[in-house]
Amino acid sequence: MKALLPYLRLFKQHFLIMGLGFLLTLVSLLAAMGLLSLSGWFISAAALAGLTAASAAAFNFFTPAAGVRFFSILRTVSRYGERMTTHNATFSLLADLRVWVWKQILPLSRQQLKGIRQGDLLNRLIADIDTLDHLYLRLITPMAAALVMILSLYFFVAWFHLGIALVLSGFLLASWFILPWIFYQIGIKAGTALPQAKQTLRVQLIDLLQGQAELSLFDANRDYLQRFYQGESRLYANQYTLAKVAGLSQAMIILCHGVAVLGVLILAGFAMENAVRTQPLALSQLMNHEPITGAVLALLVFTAMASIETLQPISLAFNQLASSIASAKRLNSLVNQTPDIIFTKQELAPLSNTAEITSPSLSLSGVCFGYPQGLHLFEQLELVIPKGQKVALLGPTGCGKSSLLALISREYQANSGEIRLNGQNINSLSQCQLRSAMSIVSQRVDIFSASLKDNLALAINAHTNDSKEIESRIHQVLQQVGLEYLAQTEKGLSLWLGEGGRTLSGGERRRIGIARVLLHDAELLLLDEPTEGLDNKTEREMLALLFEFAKDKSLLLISHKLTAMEQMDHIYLMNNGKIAPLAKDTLPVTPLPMEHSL
Ligand SMILES: Nc1ncnc2c1ncn2[C@@H]1O[C@H](COP(=O)(O)OP(=O)(O)OP(=O)(O)O)[C@@H](O)[C@H]1O
Repeated sequence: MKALLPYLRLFKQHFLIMGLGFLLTLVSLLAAMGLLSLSGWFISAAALAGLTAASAAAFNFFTPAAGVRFFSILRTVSRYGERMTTHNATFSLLADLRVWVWKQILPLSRQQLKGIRQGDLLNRLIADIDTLDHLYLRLITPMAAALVMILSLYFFVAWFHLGIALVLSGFLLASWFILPWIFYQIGIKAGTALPQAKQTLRVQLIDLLQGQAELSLFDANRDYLQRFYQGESRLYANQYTLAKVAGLSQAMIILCHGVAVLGVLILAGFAMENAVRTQPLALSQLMNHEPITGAVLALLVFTAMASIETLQPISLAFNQLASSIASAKRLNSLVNQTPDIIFTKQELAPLSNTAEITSPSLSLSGVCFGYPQGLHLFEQLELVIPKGQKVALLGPTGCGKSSLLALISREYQANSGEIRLNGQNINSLSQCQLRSAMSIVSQRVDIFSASLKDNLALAINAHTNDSKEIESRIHQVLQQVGLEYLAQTEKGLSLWLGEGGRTLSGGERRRIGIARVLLHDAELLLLDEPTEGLDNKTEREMLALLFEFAKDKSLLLISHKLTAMEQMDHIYLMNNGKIAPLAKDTLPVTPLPMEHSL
């Protein structure tokens, strides 16, 4: 239950609407019970009054008839209001919960989210949070409303007959306490397993869809489908068990309630007999308060029958509690993490002009780093990129070149040492300051399931909201990277790039990455194999474009090829966790590939 506390705390913000929903639930229960009880009494009293002409003439038909009409209208209106209010409160709660969970996840580093598959994350944000809607709508409100109604019922029935009031409300109260606990215990196993089964199935489905091409090529579809069907069966089995528990719960509630009604009928019968005989029976002597008449007997029995309205919702209250707790635990394991990379919120004042000018663009000193449970990658790493200079970092595959970029952009945190940007420690920069100081082409260019314009506009850091200006800048850059034909379809910049940029070739994706760098006005360019996978001609054009763009900027080019080394001011070699300078003339000269080398 403790796992639910962080979510229950969020309920405070919606206290008013939740309270209103609760009140309307009470009113609608009251109206339903009032309607049945009064109708029962009215029919019986009218029948008894009709026995003689004098009593029929004296009987007031109008007031109870008006009461019946009042309760039936009240029931309809309050039920409508209750549904509107409680569901509105639930949707507001869900929206808050989702935003809150999202806010807790956002500052987590890649390392902290590493073990979580995309499908799993999606599942936690959707299915697990949805499961928590149950808390207010099906657990707290019906249980609290039922308790208030049972107590009110006691006072109402006790007004006529204390013994019947004690038996009826005692029985209902015992059902309120004991039955939900029993239902919870019966459903706990399937309820706990359900969120996990949903998550497994979702992850399997996403894997199956995303890897469809590969699975078909290697004829591995059958195995994956088999696993998917097994996951599906597990999910159905849990849902089936919970449905059986729900059915059983309803049956037990009806049975217990039936026993309560029978008890009321018997007690009321004794009380009537007592009234007729004047010699009270032992049982009624014990319980009796006032002898009751025929119409009141009908009233009490119908009230007891109507009390099922209070019990019915609690049959399902605890049915899904185990799923809610399991979902809350899964969410907690994510949101309870403390972000391991924390950006300062305060914008650091720029250094004085001279300090700013003399400081190198980027400097690393004594940097040590290793991935958790991985190899120790860097030992006392030193690197300086003076202002406006072009530096190449070469090294064999897997030596840690991309990891170095991840440290500079604070995707990961160095274990020790210092990284400075324009003389300022990157740990003291706000996220905004750090991001606007550098432009990165990473090895894997992520394309969003969005339009061409959206995929490029995200890189623009110039403060303009002028859509025309943004579009004209994008057209210009598309022209520069040779992708203008993408914007020449009838969709123009609204061209949809599809999930992961599936409509684009590998080379086009890379050029989108380069276009983003051109749109992002930053002094330091960090390029991680920016032309990998491009043909020689395009590689030559793209590098020329990037060098032209970086004319007055600092640039770090990461590569395992010797292309364009003659344009570099400094060349370094990374190997075995160290960086060492390389003299240009010791390298085999490989000029920028020429067109004819295609
Ligand atoms: N998130 C991670 N967690 C654990 N180990 C990682 C992670 N990312 C990379 N590694 C490991 O760190 C080492 C360096 O990887 P990195 O990608 O930095 O190399 P690289 O020099 O850029 O290689 P390449 O030239 O092939 O891109 C590799 O052994 C890799 O397996």
